[in-house]
Amino acid sequence: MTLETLYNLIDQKKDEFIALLAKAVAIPSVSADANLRPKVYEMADFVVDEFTKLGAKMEKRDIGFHEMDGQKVPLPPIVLGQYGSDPSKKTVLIYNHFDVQPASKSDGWSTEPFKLEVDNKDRMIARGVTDDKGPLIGWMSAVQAYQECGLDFPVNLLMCFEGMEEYGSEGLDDLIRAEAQKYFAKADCVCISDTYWLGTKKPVLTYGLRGVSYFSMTVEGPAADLHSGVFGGTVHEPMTDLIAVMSSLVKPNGEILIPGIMDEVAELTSEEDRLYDTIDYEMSDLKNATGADISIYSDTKRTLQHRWRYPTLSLHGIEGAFSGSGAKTVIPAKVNGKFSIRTVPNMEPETVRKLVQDHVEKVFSALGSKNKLTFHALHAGAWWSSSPNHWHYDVGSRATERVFGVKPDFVREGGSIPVTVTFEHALNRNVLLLPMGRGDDGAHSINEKLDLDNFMKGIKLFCTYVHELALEQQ
Ligand SMILES: NCC(=O)N[C@@H](Cc1c[nH]cn1)C(=O)O
Ligand SMILES: [Zn+2]
Ligand SMILES: [Zn+2]
Repeated sequence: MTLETLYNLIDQKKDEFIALLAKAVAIPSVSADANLRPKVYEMADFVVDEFTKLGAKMEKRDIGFHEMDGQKVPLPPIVLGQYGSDPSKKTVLIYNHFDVQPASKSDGWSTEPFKLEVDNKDRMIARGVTDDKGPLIGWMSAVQAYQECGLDFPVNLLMCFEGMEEYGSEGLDDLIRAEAQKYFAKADCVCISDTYWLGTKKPVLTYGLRGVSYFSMTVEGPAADLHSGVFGGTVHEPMTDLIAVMSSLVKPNGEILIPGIMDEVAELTSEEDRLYDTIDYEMSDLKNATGADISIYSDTKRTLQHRWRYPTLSLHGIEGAFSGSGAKTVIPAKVNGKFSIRTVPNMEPETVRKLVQDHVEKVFSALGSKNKLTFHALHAGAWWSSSPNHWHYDVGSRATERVFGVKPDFVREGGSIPVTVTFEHALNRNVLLLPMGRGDDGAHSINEKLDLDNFMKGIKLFCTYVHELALEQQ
């Protein structure tokens, strides 16, 4: 009865909840863009204001500075919150991030990226709508739904929201460790909603993530950009050097070429290998999510293994290269190539950094170029591997089944949420990853979307999760 009342109220409030999400996505809180850093602060204020209106006690914590593009820049505050403090109730710590990846209409978006549009397939389109503002607004809406139904919220909420997740969660680890026995001391468990279903039909619970180690290398030589007709063939070109080094990192079939990297990877046991046989996933899911038939492997088993349990290396971009239209005959003077490695058990960030740096410097040195290469390790977040055999996952599973009418699959994910492992270790509490969006939402891509159905059911899922949590006899 309680849940039916909540579900009905949520359905009636649909337009209001969408409007709140539209307000959140209209703030372009891009953590990686120094010019947009004030918008990350604005978003922190938005989160504080909205939860305060709901009666939560919110505060902003200053976490100091970091270096960005060679400059010392203040980090956006961490937002902490508390909603309810009844000692007879369980306490769950929820985490979300309020920053987003960069987006610009000229990247190929069909609509303005920071204006929420609902298309004719009932999909909400905007940057951050699924990653991670939809789930964040989902929690606000769940609290509001309980209030408007006149129902007591069944658990205490502790909140930890950050604005630097898409830039490596700088500064958050220290705060979590410092507050583990203070602000977060009462947490019985941690719930993070920042992952996605594997496909588009079946809900999942996520119990593993890859880590990410992000690198860049600058190659520079001439004092300024040069005319290729005048100087081509007579000088060492930074771009040619950089491409040679970048090409030495990975093969087109995804094989990482850095010596020693694969030695760090935990061996696949036959028990783990069997787990992949029962996952509900089709090669067409990959084709639909990428919008093209470009799979490296022809079967789902190897595809999922390379997404979840093997490392991958991706080349992301080259700063300083000519990228405009037309045919400019330039030799760029200074270029900065960016790439990252998704890491898996048992890779250690420091070992990875050393192997990568040694390889890059060795390959560059073998070129015999008179240009200069500088290697940068930008940030590193750890992988996380847990087990779904825990009462907290039973709670998540029961809640999911009540809302979707089907038991969720238990899956891992190829992306990274660097603080997951920090929460688990510092608080010594179970962490459940409870997704809202689908596998084809296009997080980080153009036309990022969140299906209206997932948003509405996601709000119901959060309401049901706290209801089930309160009933759990642990
Ligand atoms: N939804 C989680 C997510 O997108 N995480 C990012 C984390 C990251 C680290 N460095 C840059 N981004 C991811 O890319 O997995
Ligand atoms: Zn995210
Ligand atoms: Zn993201």
